[in-house]
Amino acid sequence: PSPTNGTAPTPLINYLDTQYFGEISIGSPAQMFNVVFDTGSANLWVPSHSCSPLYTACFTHNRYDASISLTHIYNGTGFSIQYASGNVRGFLSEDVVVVGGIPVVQVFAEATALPAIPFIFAKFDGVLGMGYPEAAIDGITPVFDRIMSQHVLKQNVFSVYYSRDPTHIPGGELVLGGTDPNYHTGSFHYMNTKEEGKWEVVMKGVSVGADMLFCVDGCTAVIDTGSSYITGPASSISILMKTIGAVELAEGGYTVNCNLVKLLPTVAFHLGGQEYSLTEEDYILWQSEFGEDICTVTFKALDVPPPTGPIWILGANFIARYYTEFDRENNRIGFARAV
Ligand SMILES: CCN(C(=O)c1cnc(C)nc1NCc1ccco1)[C@H]1CCCNC1
Repeated sequence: PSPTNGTAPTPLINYLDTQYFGEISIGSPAQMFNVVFDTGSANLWVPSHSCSPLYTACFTHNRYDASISLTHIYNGTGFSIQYASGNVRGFLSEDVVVVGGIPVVQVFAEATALPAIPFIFAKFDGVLGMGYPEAAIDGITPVFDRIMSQHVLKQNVFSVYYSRDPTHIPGGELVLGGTDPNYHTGSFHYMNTKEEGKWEVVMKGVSVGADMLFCVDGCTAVIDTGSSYITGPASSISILMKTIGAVELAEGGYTVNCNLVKLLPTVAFHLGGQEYSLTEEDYILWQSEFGEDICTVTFKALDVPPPTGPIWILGANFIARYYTEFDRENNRIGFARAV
């Protein structure tokens, strides 16, 4: 459906409150893919038909087949994007990509090497970067920039709603060109991005209960719609976990005794002129497995080396509580209470 009032919504699927993704099409006839709309990166990649099925992560996901698309344009330039656990490698192609009903001719990457970790756990096929052009690998114009240059959007903004309850339908919503009043209450509070080209802001502190314990001299917060959790410097996270009585599991995750969850303190992030607080309901993932309850803390330690770091990354569990508007017109980010 072409955008009626200059906004284009895309419903998202919520997988266990940790993965949120929506459908796009590439090529003619349309080949459908589930992608994460990721403000932490700026390229579009999907698995390639020429990805060897020896890559389990390719075998188990939808793959783009250039040979059957009438609108495919050959490119062939090499591509590699780095993730914490490995690189996605492939080559560039160009084709018609449809996002929220809006078609764009887009250069994207066909992934021919997809690391099993983490992508065998992905319920999505690929990633659609919603970051700035400055962050795009190979200098490729990102999808949202291509859409903005068509002047079909009422405003050059996009907004993200992530539901907190996996059974809620839809599990989330991306709106291109505006916000969706059905999913936020109260007014938006805005803060300017820290520097041109990144969806990150200056954070003025992180408090646990009444005490500001971390980032007391200011630090950087990346608002990353493609990350499941909140990450902070390992030193801060370990103090936070001790403070809330969490114990570290083997693979680096933390859990708390489910009986004590209701006693856990509020954690607040001081951004712009506001304190954005998360209660235990927002930062504890309560899972019942084989009859026993496991309460995972959705904060993870991640040390990002200078000059980029040290940083905090505010991911899905933050966005699920605070509806987020990403404003390219004014290079600012707005938060409102999510419904
Ligand atoms: C998409 C790659 N990302 C993940 O953190 C990630 C990895 N692997 C799996 C299986 N899922 C991921 N994210 C799920 C998700 C969807 C929406 C919210 O979180 C990050 C990498 C850094 C840039 N930002 C994105």
